[in-house]
Amino acid sequence: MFKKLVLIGGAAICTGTVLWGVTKYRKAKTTLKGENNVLYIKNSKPRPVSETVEGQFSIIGELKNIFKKSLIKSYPNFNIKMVISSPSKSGDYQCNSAMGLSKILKESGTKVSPAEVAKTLIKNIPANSIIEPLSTGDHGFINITLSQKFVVSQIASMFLEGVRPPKVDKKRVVIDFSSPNIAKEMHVGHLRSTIIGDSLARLLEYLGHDVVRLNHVGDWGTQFGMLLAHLNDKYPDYLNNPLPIGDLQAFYKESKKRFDEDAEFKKRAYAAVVELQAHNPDQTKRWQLICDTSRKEFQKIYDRLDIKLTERGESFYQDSMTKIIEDLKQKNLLVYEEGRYVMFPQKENLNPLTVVKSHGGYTYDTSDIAALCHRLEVEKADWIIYVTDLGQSSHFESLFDCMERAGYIDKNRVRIDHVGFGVVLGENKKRLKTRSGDTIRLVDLLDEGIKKSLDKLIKKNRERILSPEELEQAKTSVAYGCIKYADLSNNRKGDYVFSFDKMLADEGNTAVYILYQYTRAKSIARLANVEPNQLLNYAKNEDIKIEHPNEIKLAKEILKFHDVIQKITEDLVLHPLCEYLHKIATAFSEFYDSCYCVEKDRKTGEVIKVYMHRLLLCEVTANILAKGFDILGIKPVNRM
Ligand SMILES: NC(=[NH2+])NCCC[C@H](N)C(=O)O
Repeated sequence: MFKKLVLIGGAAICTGTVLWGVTKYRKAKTTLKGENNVLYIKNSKPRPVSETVEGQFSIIGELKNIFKKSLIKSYPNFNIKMVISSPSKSGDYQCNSAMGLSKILKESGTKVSPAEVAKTLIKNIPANSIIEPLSTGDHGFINITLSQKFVVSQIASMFLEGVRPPKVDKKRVVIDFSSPNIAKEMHVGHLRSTIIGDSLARLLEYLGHDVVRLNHVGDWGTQFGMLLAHLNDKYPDYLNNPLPIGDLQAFYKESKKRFDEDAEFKKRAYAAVVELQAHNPDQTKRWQLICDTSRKEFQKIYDRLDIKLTERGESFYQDSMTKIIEDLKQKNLLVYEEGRYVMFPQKENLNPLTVVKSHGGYTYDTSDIAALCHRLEVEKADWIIYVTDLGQSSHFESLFDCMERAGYIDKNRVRIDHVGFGVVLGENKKRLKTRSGDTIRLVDLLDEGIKKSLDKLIKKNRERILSPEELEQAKTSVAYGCIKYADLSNNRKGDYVFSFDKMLADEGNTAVYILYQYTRAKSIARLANVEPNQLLNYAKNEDIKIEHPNEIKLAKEILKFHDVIQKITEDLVLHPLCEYLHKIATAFSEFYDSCYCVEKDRKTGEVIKVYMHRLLLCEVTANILAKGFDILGIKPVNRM
């Protein structure tokens, strides 16, 4: 007799409405909660050590090593780079080096076809537990399939030890990001810098680097003259009334208007800057007040997006500038031109830096020279990263070139990157602005995100299923998650179109889709009522078999994690990580819809079978997605 079964693939046991359009599986009213699972633990035999491969690592890197060994044995005189790619149509990876090698051999007088070369390489592959026996494809391409045992051992390791970062040489990294300007509104360009910079910092922290996150705020310069003069006129009593400026943006505009139209005011503005630079106590206090007002506004954004930053603005470096300029003068590197001191880079096509202005003031360039010196000498950085819009690329090229010319940067010891990004466009493909043409205030943008996210949840009737706290958490997770993800999933070098509708879509490469798959993966072990210990014992001791095509596909996708991490660290881009997470979520969804994790009797609710290896895959999927979210600065929720 056949028992009537309820097949449970996780959300299949959710009692509520299906959230984000995933409706293919069957729903059941019963859950496994409170039932005792007795089926799982077979008599345990530890997996033989010889079958496991130690640690977690970049698969492509390891395959390169394996093929390199074969190359040395096959053609000891030809030391070329081995090229491994993924994905390929046949097999999981492919070695593409035979063709190039055949060419090189031909040039040196030995005629061997790519297919012959491939055969020789295959013959000399060292014994290993990572790949299945190899076959050649067209043109000497070698198709590589990972061995079952290896896949299983990696999945087990990711479950037992967590998702380990690849091993790297630890570096001290200074990352300069966000960096808005005092008294001006923090705009969408700064939002991009904040989101990308924070995510890169998280990535480097995950890898174990010693990361210093610096906010190089624009808190100095001639624009302060007009602000100080205006503050003095408008709020003579500013000391007794510590926060007179309500709207700093408007205050800035008023000052600017007076500065442009009133010659007498302009004079006083210049005088105020000179006084500030000479550390006049009154001007310093006014300056402090203006900075504090801005700082509070910035902090609201950072708190909402969970961004940690150390403020070290342009003003911090003012006192060290004179010494640096002296040094540059002594080294004969400054040219006096039209009343200014400039420094020319070595490369001809680059603009010179303005180091001292005609009335003796310092510039953005001067602050950056001093900041770079500080980061090298005092912070002892071996890697410095600047995250700004691509419009500043030539500024940074000149800066890095000049600093090398002055002998301040040793390129063999220090890595320096300008991480540039494109413009944020509105749905009309023009720069994102408000309807009236003003720059969008970030607080308003975040508020709108929150509202749209809540609308979406309510449209899906989630307020009926989630507790008020859960709804609140889901709302913020979705809103900020989707804003960050939309930015990070686009290649940063391009412009990107900001569209709440697109970022809140249920399907496709969106935070919403991936967050939802995460909740499904998380819920399954919880709802199947399997104790963490049982799964732990299983992963440690049992002979795990991953056999269903959708299990294999998911597992192999998971194994690409370290390759992705390596690539994004080299290129300092985040969209490949987003693409990877999207692929995992999709592979998981396919697996989840076709592979039931738990079978139970519909009538009695009795558990008939639990597929432990599938629970394990769910757990590792959740771990991988969580790790990815963590790097992207997105906070997942358990229910949404
Ligand atoms: N060290 C730097 N220059 N960092 C970037 C500063 C960005 C500048 N405050 C701006 O808003 O454009």
